[in-house]
Amino acid sequence: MPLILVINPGSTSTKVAVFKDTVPLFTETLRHNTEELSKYKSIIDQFEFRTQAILNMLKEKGISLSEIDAIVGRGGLLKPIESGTYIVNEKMIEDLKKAERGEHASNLGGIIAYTLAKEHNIPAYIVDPVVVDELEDVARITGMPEIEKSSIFHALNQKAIARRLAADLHKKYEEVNLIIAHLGGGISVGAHKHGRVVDVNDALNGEGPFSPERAGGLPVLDLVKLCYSGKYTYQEMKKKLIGQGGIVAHLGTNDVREVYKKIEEGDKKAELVLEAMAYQTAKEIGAMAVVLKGHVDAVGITGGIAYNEDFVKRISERVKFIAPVYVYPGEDEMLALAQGAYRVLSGEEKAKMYS
Ligand SMILES: Nc1ncnc2c1ncn2[C@@H]1O[C@H](COP(=O)(O)OP(=O)(O)OP(=O)(O)O)[C@@H](O)[C@H]1O
Ligand SMILES: CCCC(=O)O
Repeated sequence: MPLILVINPGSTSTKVAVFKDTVPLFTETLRHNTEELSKYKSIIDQFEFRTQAILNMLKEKGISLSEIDAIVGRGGLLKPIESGTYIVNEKMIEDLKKAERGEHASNLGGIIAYTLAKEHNIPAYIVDPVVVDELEDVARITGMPEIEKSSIFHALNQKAIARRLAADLHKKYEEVNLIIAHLGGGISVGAHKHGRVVDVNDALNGEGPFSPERAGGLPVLDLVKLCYSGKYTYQEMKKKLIGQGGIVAHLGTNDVREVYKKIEEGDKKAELVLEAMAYQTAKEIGAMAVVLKGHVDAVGITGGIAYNEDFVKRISERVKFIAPVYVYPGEDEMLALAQGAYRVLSGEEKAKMYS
């Protein structure tokens, strides 16, 4: 029964778990406050700090790395790749360090897993990174030939929830058509056609609904004008789109629970902005129903915001005509990572090679 160490770096935390097969022994969330993280210029620079935090926690738990059989990390902004479990190799590390497709906390998942695994001569894996790309060709074309649409989304959680929803329908994932909406700091809505995400909004680079921290799709010429207004640098504009856009730009908080407090206190602007986020998310679900030509077995809603019944209701009342709506609050990422590694360790699946 292999012991699997799971590492999932997020923007403000690193989640760490140890699984025996696919049974969790423990999961810990190591929170990193803004002050700690602001010391580092880039995400890659946080490597030592986050690795040490993981090692300290394992020591406290009385777990030695020599007992671990494999390490699996959440994968980052690599080249577009198909879904699955990948062995972490030198080429992947090189690409994660270069961060040519962007900086993302999950870039550290593969790097930390690889470094610790190498010291102990055990394998390191990543599973369903944010760049999983199963788009149909027609979905890639934009109206500007220089710009091709990318598939960047919550692939790990969307795939895990889609499999769970298919099981709840007593079907295999490959037999059903599902629309999955992940509502987190970013929002992604994917059309899962017989086990492949054939279309999804690029949740990082500004497509689809706005979210607690991201601006989402915008009227493009107005955006171009703002870029050339002389008021903002490239880095400042980027922040307005990713990190400081969406709910936080309108209301000064990225926490949807805080938004609900404002609404309870009678804040009408907060109510309108929240309703707009639900409206845009529902509209994206509608678009994915069209991608699937109306053949939709179910809509799944997941992510942190899905804990809020009122928000889910605001979406469901607009989309329930499409298909039954199932709700899976939070995320299944740690289990999905452990399961991905276990499928390879048990011989059920062969690890894919990144090149
Ligand atoms: N019980 C709750 N009710 C309403 N909103 C909640 C609740 N719990 C968390 N949230 C909201 O969920 C959002 C964060 O979701 P989640 O934890 O899935 O995001 P993340 O992991 O930081 O980012 P991402 O999912 O985009 O990778 C925040 O806006 C937070 O306020
Ligand atoms: C879009 C990929 C996951 C995230 O950062 O929200």
